[in-house]
Amino acid sequence: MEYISTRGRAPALDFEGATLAGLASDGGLYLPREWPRFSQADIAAMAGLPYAELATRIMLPFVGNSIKPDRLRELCFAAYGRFSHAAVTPLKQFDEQQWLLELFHGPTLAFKDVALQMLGLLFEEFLSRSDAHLTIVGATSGDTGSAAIDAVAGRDQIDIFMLHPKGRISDVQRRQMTTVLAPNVHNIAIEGSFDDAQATVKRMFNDSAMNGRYRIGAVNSINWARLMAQIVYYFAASLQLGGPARKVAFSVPTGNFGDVFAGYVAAQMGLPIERLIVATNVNDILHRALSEGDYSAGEVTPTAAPSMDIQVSSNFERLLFDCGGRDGAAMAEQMAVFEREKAMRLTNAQRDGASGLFSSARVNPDDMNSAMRWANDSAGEVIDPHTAIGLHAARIAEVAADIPVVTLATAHPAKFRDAVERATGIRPALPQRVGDLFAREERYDELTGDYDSIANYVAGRATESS
Ligand SMILES: Cc1ncc(COP(=O)(O)O)c(C=O)c1O
Ligand SMILES: N[C@@H](CCOP(=O)(O)O)C(=O)O
Repeated sequence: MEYISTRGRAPALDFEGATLAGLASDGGLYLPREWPRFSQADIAAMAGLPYAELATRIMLPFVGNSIKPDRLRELCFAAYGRFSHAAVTPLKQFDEQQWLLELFHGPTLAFKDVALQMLGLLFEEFLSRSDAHLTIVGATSGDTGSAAIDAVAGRDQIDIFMLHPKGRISDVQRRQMTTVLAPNVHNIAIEGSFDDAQATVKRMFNDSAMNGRYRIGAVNSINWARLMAQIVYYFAASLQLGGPARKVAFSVPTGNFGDVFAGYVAAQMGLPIERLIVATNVNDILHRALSEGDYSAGEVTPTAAPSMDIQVSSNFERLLFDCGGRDGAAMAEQMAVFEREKAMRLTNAQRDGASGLFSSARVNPDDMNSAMRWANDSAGEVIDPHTAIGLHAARIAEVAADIPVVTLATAHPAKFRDAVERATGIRPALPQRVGDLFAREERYDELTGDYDSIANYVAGRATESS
């Protein structure tokens, strides 16, 4: 399998190369040259497989010759063996139509573990083939950071530098990162928003002084391998609900457009998906883009669903590239306009291409809070604010009554216990695996968002690549 950049100028790479590269050298994002396809019979034959086996089958065509099938299977069983639920991503039912796909049974209690447990093992697998050192530079609005740190803490050939927006993530999220004291883990709180942190990360990939000295790697969903691992749970949910014979709709709380793009890829691979509902909070660039063609980033507004406080959605570029005819030069030009003006219009081809599968909703705080209460009143489920945004969008979407609508439960409610308590009166307890979080020592540094100070910080601590 070959990977190409959305901006058309970076060299094509194999899976190993794309995983280690993270961002393409032309500033674009890697994605497969073509989508692998399963027949309906192939998909039907996957029903009932253990999650790790299903993951192996879905990932195999993407991995190509980079990893042998038996080794990939071992990695999948190791990654998903760390989840606290035997089903890995269990489904719960609310009513005749509404379902919940719980993606938070991994070590750090958010859907990011599904991909990052795998990515940590992939990095180790590839780095063990040489004596190279990887300097991971990541941005987090709360969940990617802890999941990535858990996945790579203590690994010899990796350093991880994780930027989070100071004061804009929950205390549980922060402590899940900053109490990991392994010497290869470096947490940095910066002034500004997640978008500022993400822009710094992307700039570092294209900074020749930095990437000449260090092999910079990505754990954010700009890294294709992240999305590959997230495709699996769309298949898992669909197969449990009668797929592929029956279509399923998914409602996805969305920020950086990684999770929902994985659903789009599942559909390209042959999974019958009725609809992907993109649910945003008041940081609604994606809702405006999908409903009006207006992709313009405003200021980020802090909300009670902080992990979705994002106005520049990296993976949207992958969708625009794929729907817009896969024209790298045109994509590079469109993104140059966006980078200059912080605004662009979708082309008609992009809008038409997206409208077949996607719809969207912007969910306000009152509706988010009512969704938390409805989940508890109707099914005794305590859900987190991000999931509540997805659930509200699922309930107002016009989907035929015989189609199940699955909301992706992206985080455990205990990660956002203040917001959950405000909405429902219930304060979710921290699960046992992170129970002593508030007794642990914290370590992190604070920097302004200034690029040079962050680059100097990384340069002062990272190991040069050989
Ligand atoms: C809890 C939670 N829900 C939803 C999202 C949005 O996912 P994505 O950025 O893949 O759209 C995030 C962050 O990415 C998150 O941490
Ligand atoms: N919500 C994320 C931010 C988006 O990051 P990505 O790694 O999915 O690109 C977070 O919680 O950090």
